[in-house]
This record gives sequence, C-alpha cells and structure tokens, in this order.
Amino acid sequence: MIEFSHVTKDFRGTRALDDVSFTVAPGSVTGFLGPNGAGKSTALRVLTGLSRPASGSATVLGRPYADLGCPALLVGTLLDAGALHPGRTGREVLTLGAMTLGLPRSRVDEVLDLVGLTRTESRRTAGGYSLGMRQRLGIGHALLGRPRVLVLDEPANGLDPQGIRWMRELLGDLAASGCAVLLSSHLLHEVEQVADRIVMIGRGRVLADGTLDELGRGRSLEQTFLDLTADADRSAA
Ligand SMILES: Nc1ncnc2c1ncn2[C@@H]1O[C@H](COP(=O)(O)OP(=O)(O)OP(=O)(O)O)[C@@H](O)[C@H]1O
Repeated sequence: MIEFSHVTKDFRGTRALDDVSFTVAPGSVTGFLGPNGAGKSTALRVLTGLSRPASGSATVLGRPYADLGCPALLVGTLLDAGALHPGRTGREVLTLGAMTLGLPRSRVDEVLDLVGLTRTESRRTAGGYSLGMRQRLGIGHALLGRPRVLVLDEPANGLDPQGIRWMRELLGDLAASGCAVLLSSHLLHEVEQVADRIVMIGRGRVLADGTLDELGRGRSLEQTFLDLTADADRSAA
C-alpha cells in the first residue's frame, strides 16, 4: 500500500507538488499520469525517500520508505533505467543486488528469465545495452527481492512491441498476486491496457483519481488527459 497525504514540495520558488493525496491499494496497478513537468518524478522521489517534502507525508506499507529497514525487499523501484553502472554486466548488476539483499545467486537466473534477458546478453556490459534492455534489467533489479510494492517511472520507454506486451502481462501478474504497482508513463494507450486506477496530476496538483470508467465517462484516456490538463492550464492562466 502506498499513501500520499497532503504532500507539498517546492524547488526554489517552483511548487512541484501541491497538496498531493492519493493511495495505491494492494493488488492493483495505478497509472500515474501528467504532462511534462507535472510533478510525477518528484512525487516518486519523495515516496522513495530521495527528496524531502516541505509538508505532508508519503508512506509505503504504512511507513516512510527510509524507515522500512531493508526497503528493497519490500519495495521494488525503477526510477531511472539510465542510472545503471555502464561498466558492469547485467549479471553483475543483478548479482550485486542479490548479495546486498541476502538472496541466493539462483535468484539472478530466475530474474533474467523473468525479464527475458538471455544468458549471453547478461554477460554484456550494461553500457552497451539498448534502452529496452536497460529497462528490462532495471525492472529485474526492482523485482529481485519479490517486493509487495513496485514503483516504476516510465518503465515502457524504449521497449519494442513484444517488450510492451511482456511488461503488460508482468504487471498484470504482479497485481494479481497482490502487489501494489504505481506506474508513471506517457504511453496512455499502454496505461489504459494495464492500469485499473488512474491518478492524473498537472502543475503539481491531483486533477483526477479513479478507475478508467470513472474518469473517462465514455471518453478515451487520451481525451480525458487532454481535457483535464487543458482545464488545469486555463485555471492557472
Ligand atoms: N531538482 C530540481 N530543481 C529544480 N526544479 C526541479 C527539480 N526537479 C524537478 N523540478 C521542477 O519540478 C517540476 C516537476 O518536475 P518533475 O520532474 O517532477 O515532472 P514530471 O511530471 O516527472 O515531468 P516529465 O514527464 O517531463 O518527466 C518541474 O517544474 C521541474 O522543473
């Protein structure tokens, strides 16, 4: 379970998050949508303890991320697939992660199979990976500890059509097994396929929070997105 409660965050005069409150329940995929600069990454950074809110609180499984003890066993995160060490092989990245979490090395091969990286690919350095391969490796790293909560920032970027279908099925399976998934993305069609709830933000404020049916009322997710963000821009003008 993820809970944002009245979170506000400023950067030198810019209000990046403005009284943001929403929850993500176990067994669900929540799509976290908003235009460029809306505050999605900032919210995910606050959630994972990388950034401190000016006020309000963000908790995972009832506690701030930093108080979780060994958070990566409970919360899988992929915030920047480009942040992988370019000189390490995919296998080394996962092995180091597994060792840090006290997991058996056999978990590395399980995760490679789960994310569809071959043994040959796993022996290449991550610096030579395509964006899609980096995303798969980053998702694998997030899943090492079999977390109950998954926080993914733009995980579908760079994935080919097979990769996108794979991710859709993976997230659906994880939610079906009780995982709470928060997924930020600009790929509205994909989010429409995989998410059962949507939280939309614009200019740091929650614009909508509900199921696709509740938000759309017959409109596509894209049209709902365009309508709500245009309304937010008009109110701010
Ligand atoms: N480190 C920072 N210093 C100053 N301003 C920042 C910083 N990080 C984010 N911001 C500002 O906060 C606001 C929200 O940015 P954020 O990156 O969270 O948006 P986003 O919804 O993730 O955007 P995108 O879809 O483009 O990734 C923007 O106005 C951005 O310029």
